[in-house]
Amino acid sequence: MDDSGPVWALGTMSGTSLDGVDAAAILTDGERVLDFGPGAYRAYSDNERGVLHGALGLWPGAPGVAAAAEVVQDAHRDLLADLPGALIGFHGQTLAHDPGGRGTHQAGDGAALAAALGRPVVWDFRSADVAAGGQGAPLAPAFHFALAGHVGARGPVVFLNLGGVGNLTWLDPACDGPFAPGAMLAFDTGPANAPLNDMMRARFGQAMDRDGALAASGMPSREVLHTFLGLPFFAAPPPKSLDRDAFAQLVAAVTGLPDADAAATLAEAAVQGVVRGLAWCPRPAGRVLVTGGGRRNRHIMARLSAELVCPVIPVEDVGLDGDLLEAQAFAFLAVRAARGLPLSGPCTTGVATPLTGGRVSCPT
Ligand SMILES: Nc1ncnc2c1ncn2[C@@H]1O[C@H](COP(=O)(O)OP(=O)(O)OP(=O)(O)O)[C@@H](O)[C@H]1O
Ligand SMILES: CC(=O)N[C@H]1[C@@H]2OC[C@@H](O2)[C@@H](O)[C@@H]1O[C@H](C)C(=O)O
Repeated sequence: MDDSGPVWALGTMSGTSLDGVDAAAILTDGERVLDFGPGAYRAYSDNERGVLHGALGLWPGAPGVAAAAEVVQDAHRDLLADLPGALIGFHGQTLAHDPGGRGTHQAGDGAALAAALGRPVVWDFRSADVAAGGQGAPLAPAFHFALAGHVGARGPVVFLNLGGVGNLTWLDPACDGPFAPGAMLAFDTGPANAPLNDMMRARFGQAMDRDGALAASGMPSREVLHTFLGLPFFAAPPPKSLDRDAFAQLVAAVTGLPDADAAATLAEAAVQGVVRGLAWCPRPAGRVLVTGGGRRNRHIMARLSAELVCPVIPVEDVGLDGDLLEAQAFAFLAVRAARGLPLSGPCTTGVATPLTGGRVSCPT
């Protein structure tokens, strides 16, 4: 695609919460967001989620990975078949992430998806960055920068994604592009919903602490939090990124606590990760715009508001869609990749210079 005009692109995200696949279309030239199109969601069945859960932490070639990839591809094929978009940005499902060691692994074959859908697919977004010495995540920041322009943000603003893992992007919309010096700082903040979900599933067979009701009725364990926040991850400056299960010891540490206190402790761990993360940002932000499913956790939102001096609001308050934002990001990144524009840079993944990425597979 060598045309530089706007194109309708379709992006997908199968996130670390393992709940399902989001898809969304946007009209973009890879620099600006011109319009938003339809979105859709396809939940994983319990059986499918079990296959994915069983493959977490595995690398290509290991038993179980092919079955997980098939679950991911089939779900995407079903979901995308009737959605518009000339180009598809297919993130896949992260099974393992170890940028300083074995690399990063997103299950799902984009070439097979391109053949099944008869449309070009951009995929494997993270590998080039990791191969060049970057963290391979987060990648949504370039999209956050474009969104800040789209919603007319004035002055520094933070996008905070509370998915399975948390990540934030501090950005200054006055800068000349996302990778201009001083324009952004982005990194993973710590666990967000994943430990809470895992605890709720193990103790109650429930997918989540809905609205944060259980956490709101408990008292966080100071001892567990003190140990947790003493981990080197929090003292390390950005760039930094996380595997979904990087904090398995946190879930283990709350096993002896009563239910409500365990939930309160895990919720507070997510909140304090964000609070510590914001301390790395170059200047105070005017607002924290929260996206991802965690924005629906009223307890976490209330605790963030109590801890931070600036307003903490869901992205809906500025006219965006917090359920579709990550899928939209990979539509945007697909167009950037197809046009050779950078996806990552020193201020996001820590790669030495701004770098493009992704593989483009065309239907044969
Ligand atoms: N009403 C709610 N109350 C509390 N938590 C909620 C609610 N709705 C969603 N969540 C949380 O949000 C999670 C889903 O968030 P999201 O879809 O942003 O995650 P993801 O995209 O899988 O993660 P990541 O951004 O890490 O890849 C759910 O698993 C749940 O923990
Ligand atoms: C390796 C990987 O898949 N990381 C995800 C995960 O989910 C949230 C956080 O950890 C973020 O770093 C990233 O996703 C978002 C979409 C990103 O790349 O910006």
